[in-house]
Amino acid sequence: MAELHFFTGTMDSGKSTLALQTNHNHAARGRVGRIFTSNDRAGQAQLSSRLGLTHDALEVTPDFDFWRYVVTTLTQGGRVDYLICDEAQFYTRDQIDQLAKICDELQIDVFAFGILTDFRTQLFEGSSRLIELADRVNVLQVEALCWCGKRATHNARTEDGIMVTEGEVIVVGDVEEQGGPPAEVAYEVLCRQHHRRRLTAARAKAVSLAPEPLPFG
Ligand SMILES: Nc1ncnc2c1ncn2[C@@H]1O[C@H](COP(=O)(O)OP(=O)(O)O)[C@@H](O)[C@H]1O
Ligand SMILES: Cc1cn([C@H]2C[C@H](O)[C@@H](COP(=O)(O)O)O2)c(=O)[nH]c1=O
Repeated sequence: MAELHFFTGTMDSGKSTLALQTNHNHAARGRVGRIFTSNDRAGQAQLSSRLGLTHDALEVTPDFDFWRYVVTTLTQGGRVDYLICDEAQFYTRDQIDQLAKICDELQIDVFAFGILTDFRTQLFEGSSRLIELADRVNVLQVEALCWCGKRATHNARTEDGIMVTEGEVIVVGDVEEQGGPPAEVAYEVLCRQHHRRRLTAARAKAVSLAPEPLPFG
């Protein structure tokens, strides 16, 4: 029986790497797949991992119809055994419904990868529907860490180094190198407590370096 798998984790937890490894392992056994992504940092129609691997992919735009694409491919004599779907948080609810239908009606395995929540801690549309429909939800084993050493569970967005909680939901970007100059828009993974307190690594450092206040007015 084909299954709809959802692999999730914070940014920088190895999802795209696992997507490429999954594709490699299935292709190595002669299975034929298709790779999809949406708004990858490396550009349109690319699936890229921070470990340096990149693969051509089909770009998923909001009007893309997975069901139509797969049925057309099959009726034209093409073969499709599995789908790799990266950055699935950006897919629409309808597109996730199409993936479930492909799995059930055409017996094609679907491996979807994406972050759960946005910089405001709210579920992305695609991820929320995947949680509702997936046969298996897997949390990535490699844990990204907050600056305090705890497991990172949330994705923070910074603008010029300051954490923000308002703005456009989709802004393509990367986690920032520690110690480098602040980027216009960047992301940082944090534990819930530090996300709640808006305490990024830079702010924690600034606070710890601040002189102790004098004990009198
Ligand atoms: N220089 C490196 N050496 C070893 N591992 C690395 C290096 N750079 C990145 N990684 C690994 O790659 C992971 C990020 O992989 P990636 O697939 O791009 O993540 P995601 O798709 O979840 O954002 C990091 O958590 C880390 O484990
Ligand atoms: C939290 C958050 C993230 N994004 C973007 C930033 C990146 O381009 C991707 C996540 O990619 P990764 O492979 O998991 O590192 O999503 C966004 O647009 N909005 C957000 O709130």
